[in-house]
Amino acid sequence: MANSNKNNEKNAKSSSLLDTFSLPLVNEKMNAFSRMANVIAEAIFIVNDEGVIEMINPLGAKFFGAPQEALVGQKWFSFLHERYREQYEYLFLNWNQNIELPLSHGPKEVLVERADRTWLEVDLSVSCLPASITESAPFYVGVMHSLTKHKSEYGELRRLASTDHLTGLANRHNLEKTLQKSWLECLNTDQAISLILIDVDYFKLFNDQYGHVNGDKCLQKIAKTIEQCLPANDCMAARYGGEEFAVILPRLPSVSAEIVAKDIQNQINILKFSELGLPSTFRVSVSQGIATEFGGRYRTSEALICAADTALYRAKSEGRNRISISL
Ligand SMILES: Nc1nc2c(ncn2[C@@H]2O[C@H](COP(=O)(O)OP(=O)(O)OP(=O)(O)O)[C@@H](O)[C@H]2O)c(=O)[nH]1
Repeated sequence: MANSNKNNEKNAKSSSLLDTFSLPLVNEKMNAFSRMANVIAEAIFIVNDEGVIEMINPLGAKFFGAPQEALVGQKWFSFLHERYREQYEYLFLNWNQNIELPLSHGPKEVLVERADRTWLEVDLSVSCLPASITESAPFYVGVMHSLTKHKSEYGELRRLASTDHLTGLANRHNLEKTLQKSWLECLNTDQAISLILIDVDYFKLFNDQYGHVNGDKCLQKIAKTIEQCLPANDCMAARYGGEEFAVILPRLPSVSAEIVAKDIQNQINILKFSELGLPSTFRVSVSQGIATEFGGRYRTSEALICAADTALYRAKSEGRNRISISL
């Protein structure tokens, strides 16, 4: 740090306790800035032209997971993940050669290594403090925002946006997006892709007889059963609409899709609803329509859905609790 004169020593001594972990800064304005940074609810650190931490506020120290006194005097690059370290070192070097320019960088997402060797994702902004404050060699101020909370909230929002609230299965939007992706993957690798549309039989009657709340619980049980029948991780079960479900079966030809549909039919046929107070003999059934793309039969994934829907309609009209395959 630049030479400390008598004034600096006096200032350093008269600083608040929060300042005691900072090296004495160059002048009264810098000390005032440092005192202010100490009480700001943002993670802030000040570094000199060599990248050495001169001052770090309590929240900043918390981000690095070390006491303020342990951080002052260390090079701040050393806390960055190596992916960013070189980039910031280079940037800093450039800045020092152009100190007359009012430089500002970020916010940029970086990974900071904490003292316990865990990583913290932060948004980092680094700016050059104006010469009117520093009055001598350049100083830089870094401001950090933790992204951990934002990321987990964003993840939760994404999950909610793609999930059906009642059943926990993928929603229709998610289904259509996934189908399009699987469709392209299967077509590009000359593999089949099958789609099953599943509709609960006489469900209006169920609601009318046992109530809407029980109807919801019945849909939840059916959804869980369908999910348990999926043959592979890249298959997807979704709620397509009211009492209608869909299953995407990448890489499965029609004959394999029919085996999955039969399994779904059997598992649903043996479901019991005694916990809902329904008679032990009560049973539900579903009708299913299967369509398979292989060798350019359908032009688009929407056409595949239409074909499965037509097959489902046929399964309904032929008596329900049936599986119909697109002709
Ligand atoms: N409880 C409950 N019922 C729903 C939900 N979504 C749709 N339904 C009901 O599902 C029923 C569907 O009725 P319909 O389309 O007439 O079909 P269905 O009675 O199942 O007869 P088929 O499909 O011809 O066998 C309606 O009564 C809707 O209110 C839901 O989220 N919860």
